[in-house]
Amino acid sequence: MTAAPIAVALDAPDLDTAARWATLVTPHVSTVKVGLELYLRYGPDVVASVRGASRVQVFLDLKLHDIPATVRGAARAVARLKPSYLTVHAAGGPAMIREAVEAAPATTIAAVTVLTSLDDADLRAVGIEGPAPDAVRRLAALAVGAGAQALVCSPQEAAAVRAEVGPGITLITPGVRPAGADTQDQARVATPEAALAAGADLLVIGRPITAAPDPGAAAAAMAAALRKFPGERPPGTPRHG
Ligand SMILES: O=c1ccn([C@@H]2O[C@H](COP(=O)(O)O)[C@@H](O)[C@H]2O)c(=O)[nH]1
Repeated sequence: MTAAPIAVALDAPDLDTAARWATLVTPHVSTVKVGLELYLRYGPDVVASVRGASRVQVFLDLKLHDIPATVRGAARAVARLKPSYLTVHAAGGPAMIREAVEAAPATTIAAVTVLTSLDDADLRAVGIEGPAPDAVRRLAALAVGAGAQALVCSPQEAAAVRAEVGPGITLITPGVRPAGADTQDQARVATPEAALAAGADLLVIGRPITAAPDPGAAAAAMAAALRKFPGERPPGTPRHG
């Protein structure tokens, strides 16, 4: 049975919990995602801990955003951990994105367009010209032009982004919630099925799985639901390299 194109966000307060979640979900999903909380607390060792002995892909969601030389150094530093994906903020600009791509040639550089926690009012407040779908498409085109091989956007924008950047780019969508689930701090959300239908390649899902009484069973159920979905593609393997 193939693993579902889901990246489980291991946003755990400690390494033991993250490693336990990873062990429970990896039979069912293609990818586990390490974010700032774990990486800042435990550093590079966290990657080996969540990878364990499995073949699961590791997604390093560090959302790098700094001057180009600094991002080059940071991307080079984490490239040796061989993550399948590394995130940078598209708003860091084309020169910064190019440096990340060059510094981590074996890793898919995923550019975050507009955080899925932001709505149109938030964009106005921080001075980004919206509405969100327009800002996302603009940043997506900029990032792909600079060499990003993947984009992070909400499932609500996935179809428009696909139309903008074409078929060769991996679309990664957080902001995924099963129907009726609490959206928590996410503003632009859709169901897993809607995300796939919109053309997403890899669905980032955290709390709906990790806060479940049995994260392994929750991941298995979501994977099974996606398998029934006629639009499902092969597991979210990077489209490049
Ligand atoms: O725009 C973005 C970019 C990254 N994320 C990350 O995805 C997960 C989502 O977790 P949930 O518990 O499913 O809300 C989290 O690690 C974020 O840092 C995002 O949500 N939006």
